[in-house]
Amino acid sequence: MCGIVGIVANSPVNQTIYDALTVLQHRGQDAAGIMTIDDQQRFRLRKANGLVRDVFGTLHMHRLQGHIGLGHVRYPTAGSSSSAEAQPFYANSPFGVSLAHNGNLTNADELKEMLYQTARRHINTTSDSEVLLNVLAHEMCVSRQWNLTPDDIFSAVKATVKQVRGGYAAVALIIGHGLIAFRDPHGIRPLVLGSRVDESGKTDYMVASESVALDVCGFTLERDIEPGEAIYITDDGQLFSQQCVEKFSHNPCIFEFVYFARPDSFIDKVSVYQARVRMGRKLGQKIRREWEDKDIDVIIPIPETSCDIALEIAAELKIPYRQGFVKNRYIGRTFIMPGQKTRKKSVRQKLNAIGAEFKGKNVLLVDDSIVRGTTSQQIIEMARDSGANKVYFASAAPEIRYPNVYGIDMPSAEELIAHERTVKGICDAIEADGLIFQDLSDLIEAVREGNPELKGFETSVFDGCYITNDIDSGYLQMLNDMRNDDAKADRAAELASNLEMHNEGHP
Ligand SMILES: O=P(O)(O)OC[C@H]1O[C@H](OP(=O)(O)OP(=O)(O)O)[C@H](O)[C@@H]1O
Ligand SMILES: NC(=O)CC[C@H](N)C(=O)O
Ligand SMILES: [Mg+2]
Repeated sequence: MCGIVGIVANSPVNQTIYDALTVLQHRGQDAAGIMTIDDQQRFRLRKANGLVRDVFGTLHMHRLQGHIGLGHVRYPTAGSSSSAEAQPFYANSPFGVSLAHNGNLTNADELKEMLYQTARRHINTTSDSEVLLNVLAHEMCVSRQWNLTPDDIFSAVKATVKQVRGGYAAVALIIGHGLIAFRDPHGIRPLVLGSRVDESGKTDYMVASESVALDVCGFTLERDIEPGEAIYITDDGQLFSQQCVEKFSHNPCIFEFVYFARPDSFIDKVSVYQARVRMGRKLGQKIRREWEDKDIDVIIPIPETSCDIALEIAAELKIPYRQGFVKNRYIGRTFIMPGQKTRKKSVRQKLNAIGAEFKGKNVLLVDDSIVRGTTSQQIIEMARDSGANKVYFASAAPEIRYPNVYGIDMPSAEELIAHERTVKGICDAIEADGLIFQDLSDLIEAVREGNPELKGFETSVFDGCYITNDIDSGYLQMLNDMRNDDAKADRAAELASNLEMHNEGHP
């Protein structure tokens, strides 16, 4: 789940993009990049593997000149984690185009072949985002006009959306023109538009994956980009928008609300924080209905994402809430780290128990979700080592049994702890004394209550129904073979060594 940002302003954008990426860091910890267009109409780029604070030094920031730019934080869902696949990507025609993408294309291989056969375009990496950039660039090249009008831009997006399948929110820059942003026809991945008026009364625009980026950078949230909609902001600040598909529906990824997004963001008018509070309330009610016999002394969240949920469960059940685990604030999110070995080690480095909260007690541990079971297994063991009497476990999301194909790196069903297991089987696997999951209908209601206009959600990891209706067992098998943990580890060394096209320069 990457984070993207794009700005058209009346003053330099480097620092604002940096600040926006810093608050989107929770969406991608592997790589970061910024591209700007300077006053001489040249691209300026810095991208590399690492966290935002490590990738951009003072020298890079000085070089990233210009009043228009975009940025990206990466969590790979396609290709490799090589720095050559860090974003934004660049294509030189028409005029010079750069693109950053959140999501995952499910027909990237076919598109790559099509680009080669019909457009003579070369894709140098295994990234689906480089494919998306080239499809868009190719479609812009078919315009007969020298300069691209807003209509030319929208026609290119329309043609792109027709060919591209999967989940995507993207932002692109075109030299001499401006910034484009667009969202897939199901609105799976989030994208918001904001504005701010500078001291001279001129309007700056920002698009970003989450509204928190707007807040922190002094922009006001205008609205969500609609599913299938594109906006085009010229480099002198005129904004155009157009719906680019005839058939669209609104099915935001429900996992954004469960885990990915920051609680202080709004996605499709729903407060992520309030959605999590409602998840806690509904799960608390289920626990009261189904677990009358369990004598719970204390409710303990597994920091950080589940804290708001656990607090509400405690309020619902009138049982004390205690922060029984201390989180090391210098360790990032473990679920989005590459490789099971790293993830496992990081849980222990990140969380440590406060013995007094466990000794002799029946504890209910609460997490937002159980994916591979990496966190829950270790945390239950830590609770027992700290002297807990009984260790119960509650998950605010239902059982995750199916792979994700739209931008969350869950490619392999076999790696999911709930795959082909009953609740009892999962409970045994994580060695809990009791395990309870939120019902999918309750999760959906918890989010929908924030915006009753939302009729559906992308819920495939829970029910195996893929909203784009084009995912078959062959594709899932290919995804599994390409991207399971062992396959990724095998390919990592090879890809890292031969794809370094861009020059990172001095650190
Ligand atoms: O079953 P698993 O495979 O372990 O995945 C689920 C866990 O991973 C996430 O936490 P993470 O540490 O990524 O981030 P957080 O600090 O925001 O909770 C999520 O909140 C769960 O705790
Ligand atoms: N998590 C994402 O949005 C990933 C974007 C893109 N598929 C990549 O791997 O770089
Ligand atoms: Mg967590």
